[in-house]
Amino acid sequence: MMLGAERVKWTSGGRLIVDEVTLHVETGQTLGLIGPNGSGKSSLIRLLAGLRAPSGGAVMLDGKAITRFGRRELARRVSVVEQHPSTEASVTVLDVVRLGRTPYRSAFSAWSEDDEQIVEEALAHVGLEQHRDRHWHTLSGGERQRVQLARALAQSPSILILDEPTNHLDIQHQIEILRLVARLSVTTVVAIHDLNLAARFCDAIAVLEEGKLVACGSPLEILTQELIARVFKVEAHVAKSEYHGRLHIQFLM
Ligand SMILES: Nc1ncnc2c1ncn2[C@@H]1O[C@H](COP(=O)(O)OP(=O)(O)OP(=O)(O)O)[C@@H](O)[C@H]1O
Repeated sequence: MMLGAERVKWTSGGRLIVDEVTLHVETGQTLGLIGPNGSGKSSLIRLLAGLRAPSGGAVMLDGKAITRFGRRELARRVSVVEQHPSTEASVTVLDVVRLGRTPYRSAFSAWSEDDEQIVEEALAHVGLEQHRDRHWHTLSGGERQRVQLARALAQSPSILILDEPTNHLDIQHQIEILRLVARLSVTTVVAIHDLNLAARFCDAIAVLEEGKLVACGSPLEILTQELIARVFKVEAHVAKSEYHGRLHIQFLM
């Protein structure tokens, strides 16, 4: 399934926050969205997920504007994990992950074995099988993030949109979660701050600066010392890692 943005704009309070962004995500690829604080990553993520309508331009899903999909129809195709999901304190891990199956069920349909299996697989993917009966309010920040990812996976999407999915995770879980996302055949857009994780796990990188897309391409093309200095204002040394063959960035400040 093809996801694209065509000259997408979003304004709020008279301010242009996303400024005519055009990009296309190849089917099955993982696109990393990087940029300094306030550059518009979360705003663009919400537009790409269809959570918000653009002020200009269009987000296209397989050639159709995303705003023309019904909610249920869209939820069967696109799942999203936002930075600060609102979740009721009293629900359990299993309740949250089961919510992922909502777009496939009607008021009269019983919970099926397929639903159960998909939920179990999603829990296993994020390593939370043992925590299924825990209540949301007892979970750590990292556990909540993994539950939300499991809920998004249980939605069986063609497109997965993630806003900083690793910011509460320890290094083991950061790597495991991004490796999982990169290996899925699902088309993924992930807003991410850690440039080394972006270099290692993304097929393509899009760079935002003050709401504008300033670069887009393979990590090798995009993550240059010059771009890091210009956009992030940090001097860096960039080289291919002899351990995993992807770029490794050392910051020199
Ligand atoms: N609803 C809103 N109304 C007005 N301004 C907003 C709104 N949402 C975001 N902004 C502003 O738009 C800019 C981009 O915000 P956004 O959260 O998209 O950036 P970001 O790149 O995700 O930032 P960060 O890396 O800090 O998470 C910021 O200056 C922010 O204050």
